[in-house]
Amino acid sequence: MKNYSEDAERQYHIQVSKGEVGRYVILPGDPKRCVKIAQYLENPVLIADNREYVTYTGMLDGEKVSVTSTGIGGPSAAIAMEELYHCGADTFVRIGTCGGMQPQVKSGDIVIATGAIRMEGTSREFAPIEFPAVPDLEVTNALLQAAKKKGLSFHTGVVQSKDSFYGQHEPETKPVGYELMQKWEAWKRLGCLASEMESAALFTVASYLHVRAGACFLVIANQEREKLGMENPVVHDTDLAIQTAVEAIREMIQKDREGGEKNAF
Ligand SMILES: O=P(O)(O)O[C@H]1O[C@H](CO)[C@@H](O)[C@H]1O
Ligand SMILES: O=c1cc[nH]c(=O)[nH]1
Repeated sequence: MKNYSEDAERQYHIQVSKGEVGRYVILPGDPKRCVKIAQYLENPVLIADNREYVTYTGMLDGEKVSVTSTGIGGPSAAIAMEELYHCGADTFVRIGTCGGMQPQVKSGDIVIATGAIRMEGTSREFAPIEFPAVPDLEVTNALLQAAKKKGLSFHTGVVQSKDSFYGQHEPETKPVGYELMQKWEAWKRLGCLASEMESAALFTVASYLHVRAGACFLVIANQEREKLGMENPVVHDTDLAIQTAVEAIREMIQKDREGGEKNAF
């Protein structure tokens, strides 16, 4: 493919060159979260800061590990993953924020995705809708082990990825609110844990690229608890979710060194 970057060595959007990132990359949505994550790496170096894409690379247990923000939504997340892949990355952990959907999913809890509902547009440009958006088992197991090791209050299950944040929070104000509300009820009845915006695209692009991806989230709040008159504070501190992602990368570094099979289902 033609490279549209002014500097032919650098990927057009993320402005990173091959070799400047490790095989392991942590993917927050918010660019400002990158520096917080980079603090968990040894000798983190700012590699690039372009559009919504901020990239740091440092070391973790003797391995090169990077952090790149994806911005909000599937399109920018898919671009980040494709360009990072071209720079040598093959293992991705999204650390995001989400809104809880089940009453037991409380503010401050951690959610680990075992699948993502493809209620967004990006994944459809990579795979027919019948194809599931599922994370890699090794990455997901590593996230699970990390959350257990840290003694966190966490949940594993399906999350919903959508394109309209306010379609989630104020569906009744939208011309297609009838559809948004009906589907939301269906997702709830199917046990969907939480709503966010990038995982379905990331899991589908990872399948296309044959790379490993997983995701964990901080639950910011839960509109369903609010509706039920239950306690529902707003929590913004992503540190425990970040620590879960970093610990999961540590687990994978160790497993990969021991010769664990890539994508061993
Ligand atoms: O906190 P991040 O990682 O951005 O994730 C969530 O927050 C944003 C919406 O506020 C969306 O990107 C959603 O997926
Ligand atoms: O409710 C929420 C919180 C974070 N991100 C979302 O997409 N929805």
